[in-house]
Amino acid sequence: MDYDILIVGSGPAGQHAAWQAARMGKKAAIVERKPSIGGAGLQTGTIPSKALREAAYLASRASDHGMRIASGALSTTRYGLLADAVRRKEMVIAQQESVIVKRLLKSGVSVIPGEASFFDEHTLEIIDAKGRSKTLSAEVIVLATGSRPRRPSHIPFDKKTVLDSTSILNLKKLPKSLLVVGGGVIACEFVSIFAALGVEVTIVDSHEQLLSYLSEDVVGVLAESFENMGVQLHMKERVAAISCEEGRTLTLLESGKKLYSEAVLYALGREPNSQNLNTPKIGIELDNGWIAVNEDFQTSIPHIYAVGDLIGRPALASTGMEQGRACVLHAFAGKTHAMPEHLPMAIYAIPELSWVGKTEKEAKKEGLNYVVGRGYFKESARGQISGDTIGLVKLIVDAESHKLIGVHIAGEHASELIHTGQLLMHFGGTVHDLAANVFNYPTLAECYKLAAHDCLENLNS
Ligand SMILES: Cc1cc2nc3c(=O)[nH]c(=O)nc-3n(C[C@H](O)[C@H](O)[C@H](O)COP(=O)(O)OP(=O)(O)OC[C@H]3O[C@@H](n4cnc5c(N)ncnc54)[C@H](O)[C@@H]3O)c2cc1C
Ligand SMILES: NC(=O)c1ccc[n+]([C@@H]2O[C@H](COP(=O)([O-])OP(=O)(O)OC[C@H]3O[C@@H](n4cnc5c(N)ncnc54)[C@H](O)[C@@H]3O)[C@@H](O)[C@H]2O)c1
Repeated sequence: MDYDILIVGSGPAGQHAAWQAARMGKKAAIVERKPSIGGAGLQTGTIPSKALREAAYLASRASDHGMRIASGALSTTRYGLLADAVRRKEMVIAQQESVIVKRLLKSGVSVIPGEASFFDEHTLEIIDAKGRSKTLSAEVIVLATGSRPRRPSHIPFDKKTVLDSTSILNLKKLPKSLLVVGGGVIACEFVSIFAALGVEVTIVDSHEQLLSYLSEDVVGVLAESFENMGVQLHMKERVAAISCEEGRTLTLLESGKKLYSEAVLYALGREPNSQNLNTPKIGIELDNGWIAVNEDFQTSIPHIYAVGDLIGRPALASTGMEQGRACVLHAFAGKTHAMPEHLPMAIYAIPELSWVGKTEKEAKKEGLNYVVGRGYFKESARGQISGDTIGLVKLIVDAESHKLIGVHIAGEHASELIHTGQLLMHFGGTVHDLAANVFNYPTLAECYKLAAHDCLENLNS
């Protein structure tokens, strides 16, 4: 065999599989078809969207505070704003790519350019950009080829006016108006970015409300923020057709409504990158195109593993990384490594939304006896200082054991703040632990204490 382990795809899941293998002293290589490493995690998804979001957020905060933006921080013109945001995004990608490459090289992982497909159960055929082919074999193969935006054939994507979540990252000019098809995570993050940059944004979604699986309080804060930014909503509507005419787009809804905008973002789900792997040749089982795996991430062929977006939900960089690590531990040490029970989730909208554990709706449905407590950013000194006064921390606590069963946060730094609740839940902590904790002052984390006291009052009432 040429390698102990071959990993297909250099996104978050593939990288972490490779590092774990290197840490275990295995001869490992990653095969990547794109000229740059990092996958959707670094090049077209997580990091670029978060870098744009940060720039858009800073711009929106500066105007909220009624202050001029510090010279050199961000431009004040519409076109300057996008250029600055894109420049920052490119800088962040380049820096992070160099960190990843260095880490891989230091740990002795080879990166092999080319597109991989199965030759046999232990061998991959790799075709590089010049069409040259070679085969490489390994004891263990990990598939981490990720996903791509769903692009139905009747939508006239052109990378300029009708966009997906990849092409929108390369816009050179800020459109005056943007219509976003879909109300999922990707949609809500881009709505926030473009609305904060001063674009007139309209959402068309078939559901009754946005992100209905989130806690009502958290969605309420997002709705308020969207309203403040002038976002228009067309809920319970479906798109019949999109066309381009006279320099603008026309989105025709099934209800007959016609909506015009300078650009359209189509954000209705993603599809697995499984079609080029030649899986039928060796008979790996698929589930609607996604690779089917067991709890140890083994495919129907036990020494071939699949991780990350390729296996479907939750389809996050965060979970893909841990799946990559876990599958290698299983392959070389026989360890079954259960994923943490309480996975944190975050939506980097403006404001950020983050949660762990159950919502009230879920607790109710399960017939649990629970109480709720809320700590509002506007009641914390740090919330006032930062001007972020619409945020909140909401705790859901088991009324008998007083253990935390859910934490829901809306507001700046929600994605960071959530880990306090997540760890407490992991270690079986109670609301009393939060009430008795000393938090730095002034901080937003203090809202945990406010929420804990609110819970205790509700427990005693
Ligand atoms: C706009 C957007 C924002 C997101 N934001 C977040 C976020 O904030 N937090 C979060 O946790 N997640 C986020 N995600 C999800 C996250 O990006 C993905 O879950 C993650 O990138 C998946 O990692 P992966 O390693 O499975 O695949 P990918 O990152 O997609 O990488 C797969 C790699 O495999 C390569 N490849 C594919 N086929 C082959 C082949 N046959 N041969 C060789 N190479 C191949 C591809 O070129 C690619 O480089 C976001 C996604 C999008 C689109
Ligand atoms: N902050 C984050 O963690 C973050 C940010 C962006 C994306 N992501 C991840 O990327 C993945 C993709 O994001 P997303 O926004 O596309 O997912 P999503 O599930 O949030 O939203 C997809 C929307 O498209 C609709 N949809 C999906 N397939 C459809 C179909 N065939 N026809 C019609 N409607 C369809 C769904 O009903 C849903 O409303 C998700 O797994 C998400 O978790 C994560």
